[in-house]
Amino acid sequence: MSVLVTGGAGYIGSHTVAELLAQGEDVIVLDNLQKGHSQAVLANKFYVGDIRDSDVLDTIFSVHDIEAVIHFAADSLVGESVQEPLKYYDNNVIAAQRLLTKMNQYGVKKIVFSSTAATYGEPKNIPIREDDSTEPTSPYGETKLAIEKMMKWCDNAYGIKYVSLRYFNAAGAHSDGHIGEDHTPESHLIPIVLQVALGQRQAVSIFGDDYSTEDGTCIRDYIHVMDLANAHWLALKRLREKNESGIFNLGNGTGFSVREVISKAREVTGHPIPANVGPRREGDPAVLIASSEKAKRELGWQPGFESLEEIIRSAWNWHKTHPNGYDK
Ligand SMILES: NC(=O)c1ccc[n+]([C@@H]2O[C@H](COP(=O)([O-])OP(=O)(O)OC[C@H]3O[C@@H](n4cnc5c(N)ncnc54)[C@H](O)[C@@H]3O)[C@@H](O)[C@H]2O)c1
Ligand SMILES: O=c1ccn([C@@H]2O[C@H](COP(=O)(O)OP(=O)(O)O[C@H]3O[C@H](CO)[C@@H](O)[C@H](O)[C@H]3O)[C@@H](O)[C@H]2O)c(=O)[nH]1
Repeated sequence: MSVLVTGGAGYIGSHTVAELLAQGEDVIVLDNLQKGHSQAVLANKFYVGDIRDSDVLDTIFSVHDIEAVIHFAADSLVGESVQEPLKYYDNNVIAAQRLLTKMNQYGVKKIVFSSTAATYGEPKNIPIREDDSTEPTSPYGETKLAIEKMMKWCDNAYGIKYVSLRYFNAAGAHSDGHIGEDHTPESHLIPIVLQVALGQRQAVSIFGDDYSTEDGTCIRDYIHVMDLANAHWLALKRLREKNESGIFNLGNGTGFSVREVISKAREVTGHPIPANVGPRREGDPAVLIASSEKAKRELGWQPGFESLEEIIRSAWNWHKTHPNGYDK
């Protein structure tokens, strides 16, 4: 039987495909390449198509014996979602509804879903636990939360079991050096900072320094993409062994401010990385730090890259060797 990975040409999806193949899984990728790269697809069964297209889903579910779906395909930028909420309801909520409809039609009963720390909004407690309140501050977080609720009701009605993984900030690249982060346009902090170190940008703009944090800039919990990839494999194993739904945070449990990330990147790259302070970006909570105790306890997950330095160094190795991403 096979595992269908939607968004498998994207950043986290491609690293997860690498992990699944290493674990001996038969993998099928579906990606419309709106953000992904065909060079990042390591599986040899690859459909270029859109998850909202029911004909493509019919073909995949009827040609292949799909046991489980790992669903990455989405729009995923906090700031953009505030400007274009309907795009997010379409590609996240409506697309997931179509995917779940086809899973139900073809009797596919397992899904691992890419959720996010953005479901929590401005947290009441730090570190954030899975049972803390969810009040998203952006349409992006709102649409991911809506999908979690959709999956809950689909479990109730049709017995489709889900594991929802609420990742904090993904960063880094594969240790083999063949895949990494390549978004156009890039909006994530670590790759932007490294593009400054490569001389591709003049400076990094800090989005607000008037938050109620020690240095005034936002604090995030950075997690290595290979640790995320491994968690998907463990989530799939749990679905097979326990046939039980669940929600898990994935982060390192330590927060770093935007200024701390820039300063660590200066150390790693040896470049002065100029930074300017700009206005806040709409939708950004001040502090997001995970408690991942539940994932450690129930999935047996253990991150391999726990320091910010290792994470930035891993990203730097990729960016140095692929200064233009996959089009080097
Ligand atoms: N990067 C992070 O820090 C982060 C953190 C939390 C959650 N997430 C979630 O993880 C998932 C993957 O994130 P990423 O950073 O790898 O993003 P990405 O943009 O690199 O990957 C998403 C992939 O999905 C594809 N895609 C998008 N819409 C599609 C559609 N309608 N049909 C088919 N393919 C489609 C894109 O082409 C892309 O290859 C997303 O769901 C995102 O919301 C990411
Ligand atoms: O040029 C930049 C880019 C980012 N930031 C700040 O850096 C932090 C991290 O931003 P970014 O790397 O864009 O990640 P987030 O907006 O935190 O979102 C990521 O992490 C979320 C989980 O926390 C995921 O849900 C999203 O999909 C993923 O994009 C935020 O405080 C930003 O305001 C800057 O100051 N300047």
